[in-house]
Amino acid sequence: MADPPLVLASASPRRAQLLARLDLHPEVRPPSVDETPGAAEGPADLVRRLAALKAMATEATDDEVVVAADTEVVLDGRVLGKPADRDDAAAMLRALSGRGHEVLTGVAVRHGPIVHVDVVRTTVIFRTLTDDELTWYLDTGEPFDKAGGYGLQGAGAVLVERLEGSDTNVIGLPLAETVVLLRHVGLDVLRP
Ligand SMILES: Cc1cn([C@H]2C[C@H](O)[C@@H](COP(=O)(O)OP(=O)(O)OP(=O)(O)O)O2)c(=O)[nH]c1=O
Repeated sequence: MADPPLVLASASPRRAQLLARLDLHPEVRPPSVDETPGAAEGPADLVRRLAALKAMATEATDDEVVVAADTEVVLDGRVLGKPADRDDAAAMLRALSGRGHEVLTGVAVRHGPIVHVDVVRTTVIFRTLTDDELTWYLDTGEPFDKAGGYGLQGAGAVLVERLEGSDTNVIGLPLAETVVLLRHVGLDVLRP
């Protein structure tokens, strides 16, 4: 039997690129959802809810399988959003410098009314950044459209001393865990 067609419910090119590593080329169908956190909502609940919401908000036929995700950067329990401007990005990167923070991604896989969700957590430890390094990184322009103000997939890799956990999780889609969720809906993408 042919595999069900895959739909990626995300506008993020990074997520499509990660799936392409497994030779998966889903149709991209970005949903429009309100990503405002609830008043008392913790980061893990937030990414779980938003991933499921994105998967549910994306129209799909009964034979399609939808993948959606939400990634947040968390420092001392607080979610860092996308920096508003250069000063904000500099403040975020200073706060991240020389210590660890967490990146949480919620992943949702939907087949018809059935939704399976997982939350994956990676610890990222930054090097201590000098003022020159900080200015250099701000000048790359990379921080501005990114939660936490950096991108591990780009020049931001140079800011990181080490990672504990999944690197694909930090970039926006934990591949190993996504493969497991796809198996839950009967799609084994690692089959020879
Ligand atoms: C830490 C880190 C964050 N990011 C950022 C970019 C985004 O701001 C954030 C993920 O935001 P999301 O809201 O999860 O995704 P998105 O807005 O890019 O797309 P969609 O909602 O349609 O799925 O992660 C990286 O790209 N690389 C990294 O290493």
